[in-house]
Amino acid sequence: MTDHNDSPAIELINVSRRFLTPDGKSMTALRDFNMSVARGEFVAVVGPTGCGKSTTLNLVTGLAKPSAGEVRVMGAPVTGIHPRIGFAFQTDALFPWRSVIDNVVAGPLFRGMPQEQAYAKAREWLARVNLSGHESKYPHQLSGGMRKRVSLAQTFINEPQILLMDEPFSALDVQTRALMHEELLRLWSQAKASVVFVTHDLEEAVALADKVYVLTAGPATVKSVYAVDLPRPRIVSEIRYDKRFIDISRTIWEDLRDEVQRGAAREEALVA
Ligand SMILES: Nc1ncnc2c1ncn2[C@@H]1O[C@H](COP(=O)(O)OP(=O)(O)OP(=O)(O)O)[C@@H](O)[C@H]1O
Repeated sequence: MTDHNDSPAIELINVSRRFLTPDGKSMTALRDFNMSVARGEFVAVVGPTGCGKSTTLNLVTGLAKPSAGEVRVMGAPVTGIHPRIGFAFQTDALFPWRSVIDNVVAGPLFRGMPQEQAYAKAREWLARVNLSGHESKYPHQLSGGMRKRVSLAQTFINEPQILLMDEPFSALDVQTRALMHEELLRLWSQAKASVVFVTHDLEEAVALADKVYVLTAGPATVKSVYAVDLPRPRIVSEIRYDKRFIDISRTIWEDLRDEVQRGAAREEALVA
């Protein structure tokens, strides 16, 4: 696929996305939506429930087509899933019948890497996420946090240029989540991938990202974009006590709160 090196990793330009509801009406999920993610940038997207965050990611993968506007990945219009995109969702995508290492090695083998090289690489990635010694276990024998780490190794081994993450850690307990945040930032800083991280959790967004996009209650448009100028490397578990972190979070929350209230009212109206 073409890669125009000087272009942003992801661009959504005046994108609208409409769906047909079961009773045949048209519902606008995204309207005049603009977003640009630079190479190596970590962008978080927050917004009220149901506003259109996942739809944004689906447009980047090509699973959803824009009803209007344009979506570009690495400078080229999206025609299908770009080979250098990796994913992380709330539920991990581990094969339950495969051992840990066979899960991690699946991507490289699929793309034709010789077995010996692929297994060596998988062992390396498992070491990076602190799972050496667990290679031959099966997913059901692991804790939720360990499964997530396998999942990260499974994603990063493919050396994605773009990482799309949809509430990847929301099912984890608070401590495991904190560890996963550190792990993610460490892997990201080495991989230099561009990340779009969708979350409901504003503190998570501010702690991780370079930029936070606040979306309006559906139909989603970009309400505001905040640059998070906290220095890196960040210690996510400690950053929440930093005054600058608190100030940035408070400013964004004031903006987001109105949309959350509007979103809740909109949901109530939809079910009434
Ligand atoms: N394939 C589809 N067909 C019809 N409507 C859809 C489809 N996909 C999403 N929608 C609607 O588009 C709107 C946005 O959905 P989306 O999943 O993008 O929101 P979200 O912000 O990710 O939600 P949440 O915060 O609850 O995860 C919702 O009203 C949803 O019902």
